[in-house]
Amino acid sequence: MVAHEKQSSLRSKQKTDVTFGTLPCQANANFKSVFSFDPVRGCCEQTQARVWVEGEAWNPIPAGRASCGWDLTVEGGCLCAADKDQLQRRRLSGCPDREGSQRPNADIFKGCPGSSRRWLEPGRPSKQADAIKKDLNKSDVGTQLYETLGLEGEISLAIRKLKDWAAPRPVEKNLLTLSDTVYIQPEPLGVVLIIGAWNYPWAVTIQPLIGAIAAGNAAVVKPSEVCVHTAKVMEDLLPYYIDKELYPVVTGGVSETQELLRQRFDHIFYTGNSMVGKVIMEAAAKHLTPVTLELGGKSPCYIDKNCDISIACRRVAWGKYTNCGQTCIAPDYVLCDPSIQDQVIEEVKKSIKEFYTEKPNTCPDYGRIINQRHFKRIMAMLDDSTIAVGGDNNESDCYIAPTVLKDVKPESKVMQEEIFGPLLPILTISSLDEAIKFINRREKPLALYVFTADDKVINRMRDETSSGGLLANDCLVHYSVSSLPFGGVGNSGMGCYHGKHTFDQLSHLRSCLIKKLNMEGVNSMRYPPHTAKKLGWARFFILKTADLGWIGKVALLAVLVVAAAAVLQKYLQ
Ligand SMILES: NC(=O)c1ccc[n+]([C@@H]2O[C@H](COP(=O)([O-])OP(=O)(O)OC[C@H]3O[C@@H](n4cnc5c(N)ncnc54)[C@H](O)[C@@H]3O)[C@@H](O)[C@H]2O)c1
Ligand SMILES: CCCCCCCCCC=O
Repeated sequence: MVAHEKQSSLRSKQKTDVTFGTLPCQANANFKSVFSFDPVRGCCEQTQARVWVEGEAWNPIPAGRASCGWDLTVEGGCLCAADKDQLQRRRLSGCPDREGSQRPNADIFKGCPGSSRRWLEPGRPSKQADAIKKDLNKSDVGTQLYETLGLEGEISLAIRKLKDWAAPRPVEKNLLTLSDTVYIQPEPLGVVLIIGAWNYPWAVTIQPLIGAIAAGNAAVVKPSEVCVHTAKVMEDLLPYYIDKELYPVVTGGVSETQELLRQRFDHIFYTGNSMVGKVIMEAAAKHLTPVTLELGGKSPCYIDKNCDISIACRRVAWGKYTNCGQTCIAPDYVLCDPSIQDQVIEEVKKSIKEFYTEKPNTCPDYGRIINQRHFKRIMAMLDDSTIAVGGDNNESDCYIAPTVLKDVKPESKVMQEEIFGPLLPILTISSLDEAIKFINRREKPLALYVFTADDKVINRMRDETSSGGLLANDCLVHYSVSSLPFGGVGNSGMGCYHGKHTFDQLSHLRSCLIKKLNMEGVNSMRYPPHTAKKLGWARFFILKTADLGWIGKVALLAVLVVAAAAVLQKYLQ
């Protein structure tokens, strides 16, 4: 089936099907059931019911009764909800339906990975954690800290806030529209294509999906093929948590992605490098499809002389070597005064030892380069630089030690592209002015880091440069703040997401003005024949905004009533 047929079948499916997702049955088992809602009979037919025990395949549950210790009971394939209201709420859930203009309510998230703490727990190896260990040598706890904790937060935020986000948003009016109802009504876009990258494969693929679901869209999920094991697990598991008709997973590489891109979507949400970002935008342009491009680039890190160098370097080392430097917002390079370069090297070295021991190659918290192509790409960057710390490597294991490079020149290989690996070049500059110039001569980065005890330095960096995000005295953590829009500017991307920003990004913010058919007299100023006098009135009524507060509104109403009475009196005489 070609994608546009799939999309229209997705849309018609949206009207009736509800997936209730995973329910806890017993200590080590998950229950999942898919129900189709029959609007005529007002009842749910069970179309699939399966039990998944850790480490085993999903099995259809036997016919008969299964009690799940949840708020639902399955009896002979029929859903019996104890609470009729709840059933009604669920009737309204899971319907990203244009025609019915209903949004999913928060129940839809019950099935999302990450909504259940049971999804990944410390000490309980799961398929997701196993796969990511094979792909990037991420530890179980590391996977939760950097990938799934954020997803849990986003899901619970969406559950708490969805009603507010989806509600009409009243806006300021001008005098001409004072008696009208004027508001923004967010509405679903339709079908969103989500193309993920490999470095945080769950975070960057599922996080946009959460917002897509919240905003009432269907979505086609295309995980990165580079993360071989994780892509397979995502393809296998996602359909057991959420409706595979509404949120299908499509796997494959460049040719499959290009085939998808030939189809028409209502939005494309791409995470990956800037070169491919241009390919995505070109394909989207053919259908005038809006895009969000979450790209990367070289994120600079300025360390001021006036700061606690030891703390700064610990935070920089964490930001750089987490996931072996394969983080979109990793500090790419350090700019500092020549007088502190040696101290920076020593302090970063100390932190490397503190985090990853003397032998990072045996440390469970130190990752691996994703594949040999990237290993070779990163190693080639070392050719013309001086190694101050690290440099050990092992191609067969895709291991590159946490490495620091000193006295790096702007022309050196490591400064020509985003490193996306565990190399930290230090470039010396003589002043804050020079650092700002250095940053401004290059593409606008995804993140900009400044370490200093002086607020004036922070303010100058903020006011005299541009980047997707600015972080003072820390690295990466802005990613975890759902209320901050996460995204790039210029070459580092367009659009943004996280929390409500994802909801808005994947909604159409529809302008609504609802007028009554009375008070026609007020409109004469805009109807022909046009006169200078009418224009004068129009200027007043259109340009004056009516942010009057309650007292102002009452006073204005009184004035209008008096004016209307005066006009009436004149006509009646
Ligand atoms: N801004 C962010 O949130 C963010 C997050 C993660 C990664 N990144 C950036 O992503 C980059 C690393 O990811 P990557 O690009 O190596 O990931 P990648 O190789 O996994 O590619 C990303 C996606 O693009 C698809 N793709 C690749 N080539 C394509 C082509 N020619 N046509 C169509 N589709 C194609 C892949 O199938 C994949 O799904 C870095 O630059 C990093 O900074 C950004
Ligand atoms: C606690 C801080 C979490 C940081 C996670 C960073 C994820 C970056 C995704 C892009 O590569």
